Amino acid sequence: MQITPLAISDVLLIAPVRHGDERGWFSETFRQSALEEVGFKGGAFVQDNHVRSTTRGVVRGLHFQKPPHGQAKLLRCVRGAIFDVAVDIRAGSPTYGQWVGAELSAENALQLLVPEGFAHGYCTLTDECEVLYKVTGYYAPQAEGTLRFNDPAIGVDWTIPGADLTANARDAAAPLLADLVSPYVYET
Ligand SMILES: Cc1cn([C@H]2C[C@H](O)[C@@H](COP(=O)(O)OP(=O)(O)O[C@H]3O[C@@H](C)C(=O)[C@@H](O)[C@H]3O)O2)c(=O)[nH]c1=O
Repeated sequence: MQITPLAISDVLLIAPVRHGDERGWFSETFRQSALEEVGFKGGAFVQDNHVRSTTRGVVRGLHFQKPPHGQAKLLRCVRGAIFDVAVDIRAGSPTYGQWVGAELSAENALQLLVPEGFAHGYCTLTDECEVLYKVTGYYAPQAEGTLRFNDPAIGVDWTIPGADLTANARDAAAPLLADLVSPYVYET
């Protein structure tokens, strides 16, 4: 698999190899040693999630879990396409409040590795999207934090018009970056 750092270099874009033959293809979608080789120290993945969103323009995020329940997330889209985003919320980080994103689709098979210390979210670019992801911490609803997906101070370009985006009530009313007291500190 090819692993490429994004503009915020702790966020990794992963391109697994698809070995095609007359039957179809075979692909390793997760390989712990490949992540360790590029310096990933986020720990072991302990939970897998499978999410369906029915329509284009659904936004989920921006979400994170506070320590000690932080999660790194390894995401891929196995039906349709999403635009997947990570926002740096590590206090003291030179890229605090900045975001990176990538289109993940069933067709391109790309994956995004979002480390702890980032808020994460995605919007669906097609109807009938299914997303699979692994996380390094168990779900802990009492530790959930949210940030407003359309906060101008963050300025995520979701790649489709804002008028086409819909979020649930929790996400639509999430706090702004200016009101965030981040539980994460940047470590060099
Ligand atoms: C996240 C999660 C939710 N749930 C339950 C709670 C609720 O009844 C239902 C839907 O939960 P949510 O509304 O939080 O689902 P969703 O908005 O899809 O939440 C997810 O969004 C993306 C962007 C992330 O980064 C994830 O970490 C997670 O926060 O599923 C679990 O049982 N386990 C989990 O790990």
